[in-house]
Amino acid sequence: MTDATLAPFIAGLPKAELHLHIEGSLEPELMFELARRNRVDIPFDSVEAVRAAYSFSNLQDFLDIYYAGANVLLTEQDFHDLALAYFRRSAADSVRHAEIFFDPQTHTDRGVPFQVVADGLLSGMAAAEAEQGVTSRLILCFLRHLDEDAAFATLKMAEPWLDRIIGVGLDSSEVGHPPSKFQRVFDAAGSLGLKRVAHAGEEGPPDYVWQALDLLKIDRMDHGNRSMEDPALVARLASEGMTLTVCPLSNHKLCVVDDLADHPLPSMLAEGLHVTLNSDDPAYFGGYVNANYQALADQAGLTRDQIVQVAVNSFEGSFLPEADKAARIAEVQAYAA
Ligand SMILES: Nc1ncnc2[nH]cnc12
Ligand SMILES: [Zn+2]
Repeated sequence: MTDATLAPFIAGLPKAELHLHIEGSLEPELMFELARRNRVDIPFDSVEAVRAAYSFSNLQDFLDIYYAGANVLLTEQDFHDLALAYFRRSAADSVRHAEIFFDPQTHTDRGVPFQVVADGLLSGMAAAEAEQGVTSRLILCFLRHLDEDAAFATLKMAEPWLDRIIGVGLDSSEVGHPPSKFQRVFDAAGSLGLKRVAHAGEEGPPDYVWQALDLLKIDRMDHGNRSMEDPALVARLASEGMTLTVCPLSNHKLCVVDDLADHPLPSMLAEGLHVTLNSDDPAYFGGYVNANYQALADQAGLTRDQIVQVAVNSFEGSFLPEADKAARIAEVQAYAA
């Protein structure tokens, strides 16, 4: 039985969120508002109909709906509103810092300039810091179902903003699009001083996780679930102290795990992996970051000490300067004492 005191404890626990696609925080209510504001047709009659459509059997099922939803985002104000809405919601979950992904190609490929996307998000992030005190960083993700040239073109487009972008990531359809396809663009990003992260081992095999480490030279791993199939890989991740951004509600909704009671996070912790908990695409998967902590407390028996460890890991694995990390970890420890 779950300890009933864990819910309020999780609610107030200071934490960072390190795996959040800003386009995946587009709630149906805002989708409708933006569709009306921008006169964009959406194939739904009501907010309830949108939510009812959110039933997925795999990653691709979800991605098809997620890219369609992003069609309502057209102006700088839209991206500002999207970001601010996410930070207000996550501040209510005691998120103190977030490193958020955006998918520029989803927008530039439909004619929305990179500048509109980046400036809109950055202004929403600045407004959220002023209003909620939540700090944030932006991570530019390349869509892996597109080719290497398109990724290079996106990196080029981003050049004027690189002082406000902390790193690059790799997302979208994993199987059939191995990390090796993006080795050169990740090398270029590294030479520009950008951090590197990649989705790996969500649906793809352990070999993709090895490639993300050895070819993309990642600083942090997104998901990484299937690493658990390969003991040598687990040992490597543990010895390097690699942070994994794990997303249980996403894993359940996308059928990466059948039952949250069998989620690998407790075993990952037991193996000494530096795991964090995150919401991925909260508007589509039914919960923000605290719902992910709570789901594993309720269904996988995550203990109070494990919850504190995960929150510490979230700051430790962030791209904040070391002094800021230490200050925020001290906040977690003071809260838990
Ligand atoms: N969970 C996920 N995996 C891959 N690409 C994504 N884009 C948004 N969410 C994603
Ligand atoms: Zn993701």
